[in-house]
Amino acid sequence: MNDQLGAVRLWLATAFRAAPALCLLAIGLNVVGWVIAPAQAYAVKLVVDSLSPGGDPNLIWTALWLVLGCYAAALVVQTARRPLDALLDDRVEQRFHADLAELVAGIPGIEQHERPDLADQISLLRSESRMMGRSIYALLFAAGTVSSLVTVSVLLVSVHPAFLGLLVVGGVHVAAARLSNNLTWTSITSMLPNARLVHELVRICRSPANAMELRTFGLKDVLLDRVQRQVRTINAVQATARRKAAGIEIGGQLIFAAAFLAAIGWLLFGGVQARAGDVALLILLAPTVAGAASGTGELMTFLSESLRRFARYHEVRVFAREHSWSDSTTPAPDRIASGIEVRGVGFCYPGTDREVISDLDLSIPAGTSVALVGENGAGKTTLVKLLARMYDPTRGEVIIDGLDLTMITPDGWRRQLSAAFSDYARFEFTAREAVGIGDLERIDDPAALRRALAEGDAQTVIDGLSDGLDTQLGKQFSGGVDLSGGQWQRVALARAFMRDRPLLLLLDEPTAAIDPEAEHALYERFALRAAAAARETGGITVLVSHRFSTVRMADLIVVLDHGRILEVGTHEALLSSDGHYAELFELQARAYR
Ligand SMILES: Nc1ncnc2c1ncn2[C@@H]1O[C@H](COP(=O)(O)OP(=O)(O)OP(=O)(O)O)[C@@H](O)[C@H]1O
Repeated sequence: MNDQLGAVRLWLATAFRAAPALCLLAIGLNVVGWVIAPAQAYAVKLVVDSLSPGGDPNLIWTALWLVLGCYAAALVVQTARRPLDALLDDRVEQRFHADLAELVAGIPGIEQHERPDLADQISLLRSESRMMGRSIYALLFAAGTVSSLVTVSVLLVSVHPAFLGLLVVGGVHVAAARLSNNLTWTSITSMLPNARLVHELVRICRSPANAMELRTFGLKDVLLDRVQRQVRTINAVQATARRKAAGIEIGGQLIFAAAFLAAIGWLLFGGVQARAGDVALLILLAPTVAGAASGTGELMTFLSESLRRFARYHEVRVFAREHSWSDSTTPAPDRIASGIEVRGVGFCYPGTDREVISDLDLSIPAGTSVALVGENGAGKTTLVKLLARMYDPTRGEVIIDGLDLTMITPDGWRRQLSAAFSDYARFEFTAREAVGIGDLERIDDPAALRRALAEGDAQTVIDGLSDGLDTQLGKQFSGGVDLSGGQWQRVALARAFMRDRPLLLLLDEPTAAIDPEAEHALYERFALRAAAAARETGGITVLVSHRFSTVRMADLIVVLDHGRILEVGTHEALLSSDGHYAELFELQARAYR
């Protein structure tokens, strides 16, 4: 119930925040629009009554003016409504788009990207954003339907109170419409995972990054066949639901039509004392009563659809609120005095119950560089993500100078980090921006850019571009230049070096696409920088690499295996202990000999 109320509040707030004056104007015009038709019918009744034997001839002019007035009002309403509705539609849709983007991007962690249920909700909301805009009509429709129902009821009672029963029979129509709507929605939501799969398969087929492998392995037909099978399943389920829904709705309409015909028959041939104007009024009211009844049915459908959409939106907002880490209010430190402690940390990825990190205890003294080593899937990247607080540990804690990381404001902590990852982002901006966003405050600082480019070994990449730093990167833009994998990686590295003295520098295999000599030179430069940072701020560097020539440069080496620590020590100590590290090192050294 609270959720439903929350959804209604959200709905009203979104519409009114988007365009308050337009909302009120549109509601007013709708109400007038709905009152005009029955008023016109009533005016015609007055005309007929005044012309009938015993009628009041003085009434004819008033009645005719009323007919004309209603006609003119209908014309004004009709002309003004279309552009107004379109404008309002756009405003609410745009507002919703902006709100949703802000909401999803504003969640400090990345759990929302891991949860299929939430991903379904968000992608459905995005695809329905036009309908979210349209939801404002449900409100307008509600105002119009209520005013129409009141007017029609008064007029029906003026002929005979029994005719109010026609509106009650309209209830059957409403119930049928609701039932059919529920059927349709259930079928749509049951097919959401299939729809997401289709979306993903189409994305795989379209993505330029996959183009070569798709062709090499001849995957096109297999993928398209999967898409078609999913589409067939979705269509079959939805067609069945829509057939049933249509049957139910037609049944409701037939019952209503039969009741109305019976009412006219009763008025004409039954024992009711009716004037000619009453007969004319009832006949003229037929479409309005039918419209009001079906309007109520449509309104219920419209309302429940809109409510469902906003309930979904509300759910995403509740998730965002619950994952806003708003309790983390302690400012981030501006230096590390003692170090980082990982205490009894266990971690399962969202939506899974397998611990990929277990009982991890690790002390990283201030000012040190740490290399994480281990086979694929050992948990190195996961530990890096926990240190950057992309997730909170499922068990245990990460302590920064005695302070639990979950207490520190996420934005503050992120400002003290810098990072380069193996699955680095290819920001298709200008080269200057693609590097400079590594430190937004100094994005236009030429000295900072020059230094970052030198340290990330990316100056040669920029020198090869026709417009240097002003070159647009990426094929998506006309005149945009695409880079090789290694060049993109150097840009990502330069970006990571934009921040001058990060307290924590995370380098998760950021040099996989770079040749070993260049990598070695890069790490030597970077070791000098790390040493300076260590002296000034106690900054820590965590690097993940499979190349032992790089790993051996670190002060501390941590060997991970299945999410647990196998060995910790310096390169020399680990070699002399002749354990797993020594074995791996020897294997790689032999391969290079
Ligand atoms: N987003 C995720 N959702 C669920 N499980 C995940 C996710 N990312 C990684 N895992 C699982 O967590 C485990 C550790 O993965 P992680 O990426 O930390 O390993 P890694 O040591 O960095 O491996 P690699 O050397 O291949 O990069 C793996 O078993 C992996 O399947």
